[in-house]
Amino acid sequence: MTATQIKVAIVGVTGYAGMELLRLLHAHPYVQVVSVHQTTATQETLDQTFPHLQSLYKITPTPVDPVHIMQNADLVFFATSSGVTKTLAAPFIAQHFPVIDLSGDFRLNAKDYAQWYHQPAAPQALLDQASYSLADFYTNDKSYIANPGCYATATLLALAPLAQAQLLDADSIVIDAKSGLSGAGKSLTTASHFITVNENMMMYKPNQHQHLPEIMQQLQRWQPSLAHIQFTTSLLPINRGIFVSAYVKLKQPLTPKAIDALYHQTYADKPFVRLMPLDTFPDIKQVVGTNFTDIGLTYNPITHYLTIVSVIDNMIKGAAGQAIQNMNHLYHFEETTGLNLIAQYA
Ligand SMILES: NC(=O)C1=CN([C@@H]2O[C@H](COP(=O)(O)OP(=O)(O)OC[C@H]3O[C@@H](n4cnc5c(N)ncnc54)[C@H](OP(=O)(O)O)[C@@H]3O)[C@@H](O)[C@H]2O)C=CC1
Ligand SMILES: CC(=O)N[C@@H](CCC(=O)OP(=O)(O)O)C(=O)O
Repeated sequence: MTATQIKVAIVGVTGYAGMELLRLLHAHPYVQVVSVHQTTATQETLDQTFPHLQSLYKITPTPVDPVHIMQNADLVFFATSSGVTKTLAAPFIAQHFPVIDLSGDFRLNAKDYAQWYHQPAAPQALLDQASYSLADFYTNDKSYIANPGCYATATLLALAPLAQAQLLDADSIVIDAKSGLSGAGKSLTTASHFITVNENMMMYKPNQHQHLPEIMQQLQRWQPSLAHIQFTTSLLPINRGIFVSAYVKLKQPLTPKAIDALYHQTYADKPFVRLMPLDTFPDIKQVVGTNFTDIGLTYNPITHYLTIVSVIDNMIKGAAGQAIQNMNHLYHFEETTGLNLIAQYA
């Protein structure tokens, strides 16, 4: 059966994640990008502003007009900064128009959002219409999809097999996550200057990161007895990639082979999760440019800690790629459509 072609709009196309969506959707056989949007009006076509798009996208970005988008497209992606969709989503939600939102605005309940994003949340009536969708465990039944955050994706996929089997020891979950600079978006800050980031590494937002409640929310859906995790984030001097080291104890003793088997069982039918042989670990470069999450683990029989490493490309699996994976599910396309990517080796 040939899948129908769908028409999509991208809001936030001039940002890092929006531009990555445009790049990946260009190769998607069932998608046509019909409009792109940025904050302000411009006379320039996309390929005039962005030379790498020369001859590919002679389309002019416009400010968001929900009526126009809904008349011309079948689906809209929002790759906008946090705080934008909570004010722009209402007309789309009122019409049950499909939205995939890459921002954090619809991932959390109102109380957690206000606490962790330091701004008021979207109205409850709108939040009720959104579904958080970790694409590898897609169960969404709503037209508004809240695409997961980058750190949350890598962390949740590292812990999913154990949490789903109720095996995590609640008091011993330590997550040390590191990201490349593209995760911070295109706006320049003192912390993102080349001189500050290059040949350097720094921890930021320890115990304060907005993905902490997002991770807890999903972990508790799998293993309700969990109450807290220790979560830190650091900046790496690379463009793309997330490296998560998770250190956990289990509620009951399992042999390394049994743990490995559990991971294989959980991810047997998940095309975007790849497992390393036991006691070996993935590196960031093997997933950069792809929608894969690569996971490795090892067990320490002295401390009884299990170390799990997971790596993703923050721009693809952590944002645009996962959004397309969610779109593929929503439209019943093959999950991997448009996402058959191999990392650059050298
Ligand atoms: N970068 C990453 O690795 C990841 C990002 N995300 C999330 O995805 C979203 C986008 O991230 P990123 O691309 O890094 O951010 P950027 O800061 O690079 O881009 C933000 C984009 O949003 C646009 N925008 C802001 N306000 C409006 C508005 N009112 N109307 C239309 N467009 C608007 C900006 O347009 P303009 O050109 O006019 O400024 C810009 O294109 C964020 O919510 C981020 O948290 C999630 C996972 C990973
Ligand atoms: C390196 C870096 O700065 N990363 C960003 C990730 C932001 C993000 O993805 O924001 P959402 O909350 O919308 O998911 C950060 O740590 O805040």
